[in-house]
This record gives sequence, C-alpha cells and structure tokens, in this order.
Amino acid sequence: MEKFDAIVIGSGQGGTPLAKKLAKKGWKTAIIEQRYLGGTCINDGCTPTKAMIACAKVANTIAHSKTWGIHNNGYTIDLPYIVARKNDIVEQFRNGTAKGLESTEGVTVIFGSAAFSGHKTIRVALHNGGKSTLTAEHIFINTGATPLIPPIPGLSDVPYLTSTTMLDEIAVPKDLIILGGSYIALEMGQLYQRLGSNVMIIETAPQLVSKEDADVAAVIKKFMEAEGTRVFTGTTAERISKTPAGIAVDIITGTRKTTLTGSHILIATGRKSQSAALQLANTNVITDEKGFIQVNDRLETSAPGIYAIGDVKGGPAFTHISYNDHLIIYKNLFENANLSIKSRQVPYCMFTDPQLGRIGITEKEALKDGIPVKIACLGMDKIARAIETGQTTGFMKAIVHANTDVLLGAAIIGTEGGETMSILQMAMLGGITAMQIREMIFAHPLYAESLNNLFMTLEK
Ligand SMILES: Cc1cc2nc3c(=O)[nH]c(=O)nc-3n(C[C@H](O)[C@H](O)[C@H](O)COP(=O)(O)OP(=O)(O)OC[C@H]3O[C@@H](n4cnc5c(N)ncnc54)[C@H](O)[C@@H]3O)c2cc1C
Ligand SMILES: NC(=O)c1ccc[n+]([C@@H]2O[C@H](COP(=O)([O-])OP(=O)(O)OC[C@H]3O[C@@H](n4cnc5c(N)ncnc54)[C@H](O)[C@@H]3O)[C@@H](O)[C@H]2O)c1
Repeated sequence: MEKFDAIVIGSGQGGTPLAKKLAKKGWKTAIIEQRYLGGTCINDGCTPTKAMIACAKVANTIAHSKTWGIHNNGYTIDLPYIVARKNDIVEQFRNGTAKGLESTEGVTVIFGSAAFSGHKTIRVALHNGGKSTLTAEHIFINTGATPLIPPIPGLSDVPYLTSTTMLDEIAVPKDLIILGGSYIALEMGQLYQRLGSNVMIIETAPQLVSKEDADVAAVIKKFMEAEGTRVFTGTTAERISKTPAGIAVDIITGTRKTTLTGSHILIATGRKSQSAALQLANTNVITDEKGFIQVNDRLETSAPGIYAIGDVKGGPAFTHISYNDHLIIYKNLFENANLSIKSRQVPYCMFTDPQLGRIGITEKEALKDGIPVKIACLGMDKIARAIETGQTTGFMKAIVHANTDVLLGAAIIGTEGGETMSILQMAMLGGITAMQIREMIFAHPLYAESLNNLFMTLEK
C-alpha cells in the first residue's frame, strides 16, 4: 500500500487545482481520475456546449442577417465540422489540465476508478487492468455528478440521449424532444433549434427555470418560442415508446392529454451525485437520500480528514463553485483561515441567447422572506447599445432593499447579461448602493451604462 499525504478522487474543477496546491506545499499527493482529466466542465459541460452554442449563434445571425441589411444566399450547417471544432477545443483544455498536473512536482496522476476499502484507504481499479491501494490522512472527494434519468415508463426501452452523448451526434436531429426546462434543456434546445431541429421542451414545473422569477421565465419562453421551439410547461411525460419514425411521448398538461412524436429525445432532468461507486459505507462519510455527500460549512464530511468538493456534495452545481470550494479548503488548511461556504456569492449565467445573468436573491425570495424591497426594471428595448446592435430582447432587473438602497440581487436577461450581472455582483461585494450606481460614470454606449437608467426607474 502506497502512502500519500493527500489523495484527491476525481479531477474536477476543484480537485485539480487543489492537488497542485497541496503538492506545492510539499504534500505527496495522488489524484485519481476514472475518465478524462478536467472532469465534466471541460469534457462534457461548459466547454463543449459553449463552443457549439457559439456556432449556433453564427447560424442564427446569418438566418436573420437581413435585419441588419445584409442579404445572403442561404447557408448550410456542417455539424461534423462543428463537433470536430468542439472536440479540438475540449482537447486543448484537457491537454492543458494534463500538462499542469504532470509538471507539478509531488503530484502523481493515477488513471482508474477509486473506492474506499477502509476508513482512509482507497482501492483503485486501474485502467491498465491492475489494482492499487493507497492511503492518506487527507482525502478530497471531487467526483462530480452524472445525468439523472427519471423513472418514466418506457424510457429505458428507447435510445435516449443525455447532455454527454448528445454532444457527439454528427447528424442534426430532425425533431428533438427534451425532458426538462432548465439550464441544459434551454441551452441545448436553442442550440439544436438553431442548427435545424424542431425542438419540443417538456417541463413538469409550471414555468421554465422554476427557481427564477416568473417575468424572467416568461421572457425565456417567449424567445425560445419565437425561434420555433414548442414549450410545454406544467406538463408530465407519462409514457415513452418507440415508433417506426422514432419516439413518442404521451404527455399530460392539466387534464389535457396528447402525444408528441420526434426522431430523438434528450433527457435533461437534473444530475445525480457520483458517490455510489465510492463505497462510502467503508468510511464514516454520510450522504443524503440522493447520494449527495453531506458536508459542513467548511466542506468537511462527517469523517475527520475527508472533504467533499463540487457537485458531489449537491448544488449549486457550477464550475466556479467547485473552484471556490478548493480555495476554502486550501486556505482553511494552510492559511489558518476560517472560510465558509455559508455567505459566499453564487453568481451564475445561463448561456442561452440572450443570456440570463443572476446574482443574489430573486424577487419571489424577497417576498417569501418578508424582506422590504423595491424593484428596478429596465427593458433592453430602452437601452441605447441594445437598440444600436439590434438586440432588444429581455430586461435588466435589480432587487434593492427598500430602506437602505443596498443591492440584494439581480437578473439580467439580455445580450451580455452575464457580464452586466458581474458588475452588479462586484457592487454587492463592495457595498456600492443602487443610488451610487445610478450616478456612476460608465463609458458610452456600453450595456453597463444603462445601469444608470436601471436605477433611475426607482425614482418613478
Ligand atoms: C451540459 C452541461 C453544461 C454545463 N455548463 C456550465 C456552465 O456553463 N457554467 C458552469 O459554471 N457550470 C456548468 N455546468 C456544471 C459544471 O460542469 C459542474 O458544476 C462542474 O464541472 C463541477 O464539477 P466538479 O468539480 O464537481 O466535478 P466534475 O467536473 O464532474 O469532475 C468529477 C470527476 O471525477 C471523476 N470520477 C468520478 N467518480 C470517480 C471515481 N470513483 N474514481 C475516480 N474518478 C472519478 C469523473 O470522471 C470526473 O472527471 C454544466 C454541466 C453540464 C452537464
Ligand atoms: N450555464 C450554466 O451554468 C449551466 C449550464 C448547464 C448546466 N448547468 C448545471 O448543471 C446542472 C444540471 O442542469 P439541468 O438543467 O439538467 O438540471 P436542473 O436540475 O437545473 O433542472 C432540471 C429540470 O428538469 C425538470 N424535470 C425534472 N424531472 C422532470 C421530468 N420527469 N419531466 C420533465 N421535466 C422534469 C425540473 O423541474 C427542472 O426544471 C444544473 O444544476 C446546473 O447547475 C449549469
């Protein structure tokens, strides 16, 4: 049995930088990966989807080019090229991760599947067919999540796609039925609609992106439908079956029953923790009923010396949160810090076109918690930059404390919504109030300039 100071299981967005940092501090560190270095974000998530979404945006711009007075003679979609371009970008990022780990003295990269064989011992089924046993005082679990497949009658009998398998399809699906109406469904739905599929989205909740305010969800539904996607909210898929032409989904909306047919079906109904294979019963690490590892605010599990990072411990499931998790652990271990996940900011951006940039609380959360707020809201059609560039869909919205003018949250659904949201995120961190932003000088004519106008709406 080889002894290490630290073992990192999974090379996700937190585990990889943590392994390098621990080694630089002189800890003999092993990082174990069962698939590709870099984890979900690089190989199946953010990087490939955003690379392909960029191609779909070009297609959409060409399709509507006459809006800007540019006439063209039509275009064709080369999905094999788009997929190859995506693969090149993924490979570039994956190789970068490999180089970073290999060039760090003190890190041993082990390819294989890890499981606990004892409290602090890890058994690895190596890719080369062998077995290896390692031990360390400190173990960091960063094994992420995988697509959750709901138990719908008939689903297991049809060839369904997930966000992972979909990315390697080299023929555009004629009709794409998507189960789920959140980040993955909307980003991928718009992507394939723009590449030529007839997309149908089925969401059980009464609105798309159910955690968001109703006005935000309504704008998203509107622009998805404007591009041709059919959206079925408050709808349950009761049964799925194979037909000669592809797939049929029996749905019910309220009391209305109907059947949707399509050539392909994508399951985007959330993700489940990748903890089952870890054999956590051999340690004192506790999970919830869904398999998400339970941690305290310092990311310590119930077993001393064992930590969990990223999606494996449950949401928020974002790359930047997994990355921040590793900083919390590292600084608490080595810099005598007392960092916690409790009060950190959780920004996020959904990369539909236009984007949804979000930070802080929503209007409905403020209402639920009885926080006195005022709402600033400005349509993108009132924003000079948006009018000039012809991108007027959506709005900027901020949740402001009614008594103190402190910014509590924002939703920017509009072009560059994520970038504009980040400006408000910085303001929230620095305690800059809505009234200060109202009079701040921004360069003209940026989208950011309209933050003046956004907060002027509070004067009315
Ligand atoms: C389609 C899609 C799009 C996304 N887009 C975005 C986005 O735009 N922005 C954003 O912030 N987030 C996005 N996410 C979410 C983001 O990818 C994850 O939150 C992020 O990757 C964090 O992952 P992680 O560090 O927890 O682990 P992961 O990156 O999932 O890595 C876990 C690693 O552990 C390995 N592993 C698992 N079990 C074992 C084992 N037993 N032994 C050894 N290795 C093991 C896995 O192979 C994997 O490589 C997206 C996700 C998906 C699916
Ligand atoms: N841009 C980004 O940051 C980004 C992009 C993609 C994914 N992600 C991350 O990946 C995670 C997974 O994304 P996701 O969109 O799969 O999951 P999600 O958990 O965000 O949403 C799942 C959706 O599916 C619906 N649903 C559940 N069961 C259903 C069923 N049987 N039929 C129809 N609808 C059903 C839910 O009501 C929910 O709206 C997210 O938590 C997110 O953090 C982030």
